[in-house]
Amino acid sequence: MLTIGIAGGTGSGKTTVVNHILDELQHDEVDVIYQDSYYKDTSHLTFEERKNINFDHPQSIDFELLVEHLKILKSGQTVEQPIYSFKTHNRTGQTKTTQPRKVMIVEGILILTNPAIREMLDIKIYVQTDSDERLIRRLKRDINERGRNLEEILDRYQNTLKPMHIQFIEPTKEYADIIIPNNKYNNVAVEIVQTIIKERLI
Ligand SMILES: Nc1ncnc2c1ncn2[C@@H]1O[C@H](COP(=O)(O)OP(=O)(O)O)[C@@H](O)[C@H]1O
Ligand SMILES: Nc1ccn([C@@H]2O[C@H](COP(=O)(O)O)[C@@H](O)[C@H]2O)c(=O)n1
Repeated sequence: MLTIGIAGGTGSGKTTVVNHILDELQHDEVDVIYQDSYYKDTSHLTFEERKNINFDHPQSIDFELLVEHLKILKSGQTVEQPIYSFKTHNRTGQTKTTQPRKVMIVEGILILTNPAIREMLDIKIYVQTDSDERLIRRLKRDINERGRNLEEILDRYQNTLKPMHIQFIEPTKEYADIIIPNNKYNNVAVEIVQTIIKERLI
């Protein structure tokens, strides 16, 4: 199994890059493990308490389960990837059956902060986008798709997202094998990544 990590700040375009890679491969050749699926289970908290969680800190992620699932996939077995709801800020209780594939993509803002995950990745990619561009994208996406309002997004940006990005996410760029500049759609970089993947699969 070729394991590819795709990190970068929120709104940098990670999911978009992942989707371009998926487009080029056969459906049964590739699957994705989303870091967002591994936010810790917070069913014991009220909705108000969950809203106040710092979702940009590594401690918000159940890395133990994520690492265990990657090990299981690498050993050729299937896992049940949790499904997360950004509306309730919690796992839904449902899972997505994820089978081992020739290519497994691990995507998320904090994946390169974890040494055990870095160790398991064959190719580490960091998607690099300026913070003003990321904030604009995040505003549009969170209002349209994640049920957030302007004040909520800006509060989170100033109080947790920006400081956590500087402290934890941006420094992981140094671990990347490939950095994709993504202020604009970068088809050339994505094609290079697709070519590397195809070569490794031969
Ligand atoms: N290069 C780009 N230029 C303009 N918009 C982009 C670009 N890449 C992604 N987007 C848009 O920005 C938003 C966030 O992108 P997404 O891929 O979800 O980022 P991430 O997964 O890193 O948070 C989406 O609405 C997406 O369509
Ligand atoms: N309940 C939650 C959980 C996470 N977030 C934010 O999602 C961002 C990570 O996802 P991307 O797709 O943008 O990489 C992260 O910055 C968290 O702040 C949230 O808003 N609500």
